[in-house]
Amino acid sequence: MVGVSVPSYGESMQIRAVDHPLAAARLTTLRDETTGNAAFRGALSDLTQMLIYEALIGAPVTEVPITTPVVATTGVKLASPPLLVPVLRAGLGMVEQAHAMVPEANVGFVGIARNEETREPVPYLESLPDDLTGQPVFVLDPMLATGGSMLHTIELLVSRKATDITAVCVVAAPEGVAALENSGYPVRLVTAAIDDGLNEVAYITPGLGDAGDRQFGPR
Ligand SMILES: O=P(O)(O)OC[C@H]1O[C@H](OP(=O)(O)OP(=O)(O)O)[C@H](O)[C@@H]1O
Ligand SMILES: O=c1cc[nH]c(=O)[nH]1
Ligand SMILES: [Mg+2]
Repeated sequence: MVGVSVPSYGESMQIRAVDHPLAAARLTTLRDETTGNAAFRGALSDLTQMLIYEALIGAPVTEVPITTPVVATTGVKLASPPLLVPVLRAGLGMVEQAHAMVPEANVGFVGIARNEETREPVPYLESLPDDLTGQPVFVLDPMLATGGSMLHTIELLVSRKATDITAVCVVAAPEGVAALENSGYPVRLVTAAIDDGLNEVAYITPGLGDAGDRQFGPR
């Protein structure tokens, strides 16, 4: 399975898919093992722009009075800009572009490294506002594999009273999608692809490899 393809998940969880030739082309660059670190970061940034655009379709806006060089009129701004939360390391490659799209957004940080033997998420950094009541949150992580890292992040957000969470991921595995759905947490998913599944070491297949290593080198 290559490109943008979303089967019929999401009966209980809202899933939005970026379905565009440019998204499919950037995703192809990310999947290609011959793509170097710099080109990988560039394609991830481009694709993040499309994912954020998709994630904000239908977002509430507030009217603002403005004056053009010609006449007074009315424009809009986001009523409630999302808190952007990149999950380090791999999510770092999404936050600059997401912030460029929503410059008025605040940014929180979560650091998690999956233990590649147990597959359990190992948290090492948490920098979030104490109270997220009424605050939409976009979690930025290119990979949703088992879903363990995303669920840990969502638990941090829910414990701070977040009730409007969007997981913004480049590639999702059906196992990770199911984990989010079964969690019952107030989360929706915006992604560019739902892939075939996980391999024997819980990497997404066909996937794109280790999204952190492909941007920054091995840890
Ligand atoms: O759904 P899961 O099974 O939890 O796997 C997904 C996680 O794995 C990757 O991070 P990784 O742990 O490799 O850390 P890194 O970003 O520092 O490379 C990825 O960016 C997710 O955070
Ligand atoms: O395929 C995968 C799974 C977990 N983390 C990654 O970076 N890639
Ligand atoms: Mg990694």
